[in-house]
This record gives sequence, C-alpha cells and structure tokens, in this order.
Amino acid sequence: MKELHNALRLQYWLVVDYVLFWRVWISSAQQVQFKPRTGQSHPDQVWLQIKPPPTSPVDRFTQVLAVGIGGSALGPQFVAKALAPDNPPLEIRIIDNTDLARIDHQIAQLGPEMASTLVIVILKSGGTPETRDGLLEVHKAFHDVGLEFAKQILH
Ligand SMILES: O=P(O)(O)OC[C@H]1O[C@H](O)[C@H](O)[C@@H](O)[C@@H]1O
Repeated sequence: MKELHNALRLQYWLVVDYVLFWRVWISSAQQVQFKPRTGQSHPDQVWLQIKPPPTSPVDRFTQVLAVGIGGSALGPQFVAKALAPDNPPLEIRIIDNTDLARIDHQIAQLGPEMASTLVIVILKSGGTPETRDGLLEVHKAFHDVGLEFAKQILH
C-alpha cells in the first residue's frame, strides 16, 4: 500500500510539473486572452492577459488559489486531495462558487501570504461567468493591497 501511495505521489508531481510546464510554455508563445462565449472581446481582457512565467514578489510561492467551477474545480480538488503528499509544499484553496461572503473568507484566509500566492484560473470553455466573477473579486483583493496581480496569475 505504501508503494502504491508513493507511486501515485510521484505521478501527482509529474502531472503537476507537466501541466505547469506546458501552460507556461504555451502562454509565453502566445498571449492568452479571456473571451466570453459570445465571441466578443472582453472589456477587461487587457489585465487578463498574462506575461508568464508568474513570479512571486517574495522569492517563492507558498500557496495556490485556484478559481474554477464545476468540473474545473472538482478535477483539481480530486487530484489535490487524492494524490497530495503527506506534507504538501503548497497550500491549495479553490474558489468554486459565487457566494461573495465565502470568497471574501477564502481571500482573508490568504492572510499575509497573499504576496506569495499563485493564482490559477481553470476553465475549459474560456468564458464561464462564475469563474470570471471570482477572478474579478480576487483581482480586486490583490489590487487593494498593492500587489501586481498580473504577475501572480496563471490561466
Ligand atoms: O470549465 P468551464 O468551461 O469553466 O465549465 C465549468 C462548468 O460549467 C458549468 O457549471 C457546467 O455545467 C459544468 O459541466 C462545467 O464543468
């Protein structure tokens, strides 16, 4: 059982490394834009463009704040819970609904480590309104404490 767990743990990190590598590589090859399902350009798309790789203003990232809903939240939640090592190097939180009180609470939980938080936006379609709303809330929170949000986001 221990061997199985170790094998799964190794696979977990291989998948995480693989996904992060390709997301960063693809993002640096092309500016990723957030577009709604209507196909019209989003008015906020300028700040939603990122210039990867993300960087932490305080040397390294210590936690992850993911924004996604439905399958885009359940998948990462499953991987994080099922395959995480005993002492995960990064705390992972997921904003997966539009309850503002809950979102505020999750942002407050980032505490002084907001500067070392990597924000990951997960979506398949590219235009889920709930995910956009969560993203706007997180953006405002980073902006309010003077952090350069665009540098800490991967989407
Ligand atoms: O991954 P996205 O395109 O953001 O979609 C996220 C979710 O949106 C809706 O809630 C759908 O009913 C789900 O099936 C989907 O997983």
